[in-house]
Amino acid sequence: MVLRLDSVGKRYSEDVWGVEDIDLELEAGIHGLLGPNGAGKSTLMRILTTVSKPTTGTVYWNGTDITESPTVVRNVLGYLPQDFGVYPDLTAREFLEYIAALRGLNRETATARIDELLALTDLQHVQDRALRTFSGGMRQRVGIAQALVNDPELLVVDEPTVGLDPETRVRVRNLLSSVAKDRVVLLSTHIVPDIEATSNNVALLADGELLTHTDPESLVEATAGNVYEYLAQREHLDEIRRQYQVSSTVQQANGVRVRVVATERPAPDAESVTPTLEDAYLDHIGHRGFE
Ligand SMILES: Nc1ncnc2c1ncn2[C@@H]1O[C@H](COP(=O)(O)OP(=O)(O)OP(=O)(O)O)[C@@H](O)[C@H]1O
Repeated sequence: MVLRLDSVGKRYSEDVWGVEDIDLELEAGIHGLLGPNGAGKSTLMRILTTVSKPTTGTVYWNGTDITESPTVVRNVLGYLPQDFGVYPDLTAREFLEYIAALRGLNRETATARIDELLALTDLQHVQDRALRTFSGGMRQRVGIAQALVNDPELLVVDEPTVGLDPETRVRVRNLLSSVAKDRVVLLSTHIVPDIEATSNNVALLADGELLTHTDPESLVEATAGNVYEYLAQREHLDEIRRQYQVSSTVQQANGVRVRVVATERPAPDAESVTPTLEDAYLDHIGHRGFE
């Protein structure tokens, strides 16, 4: 199974392109789609889920053009949108039954599949409770369950951990990792640790352009030697932010310990440190945001 984008672009108006000239090939596994606000992630996801058509280029699912034959991808697609709305008065099971009916599953298959998904998402004990009583994390697990009802080969998940507490975030990430086998999963996010924890590959988008599509290790390697930590005075922080990509700051009694991405040693006592994916992301994208 392979999703291939060939010179895909989306033009919204005369000089506004949501994405431009994207070439990308996604095989089974989790692909993190990472980029700052306005990078083009939603635009790309709308095209891949056949909600919108590209202005230029073609998207192929296993070699078939999805603009010409959208059902080819719709039949194998699971989608968890960012603003995933539930029917508050339905119970979790009723909601999944409703989605299964929309997806054309017969009753017997639907019941078995829903039992399986309620177990997978650890929602069995609350399956008969109205969704309006669910916490954000529980609702997000219902969202993942509904996206998996048709056992999709292509799963598109938009910002699945936004607004969740750290423990629930880990749970949702683990759940995504556990369902990624034998599917193409596209995980859109601007939360770098989500990608770190789950993704085999990362596609970096900025200003509608694809900067790179590679494995996280290679991305981190490319930033090696460009990350430093040192103790700075609080009053110098604004200046440091203007000059470098600041990846973190830790307040200390005698100043602020800053971590920066820089091509040269930013201060005589700055210590070169091993980059993380967050540093690599800033290195690739950060300065573009300040242009
Ligand atoms: N319907 C639209 N009409 C006009 N311009 C649009 C439309 N949708 C998106 N854009 C523009 O296209 C660009 C990409 O937007 P998009 O929503 O795809 O980015 P994003 O990466 O999903 O951002 P975010 O993380 O904020 O959701 C932005 O410049 C945005 O203003």
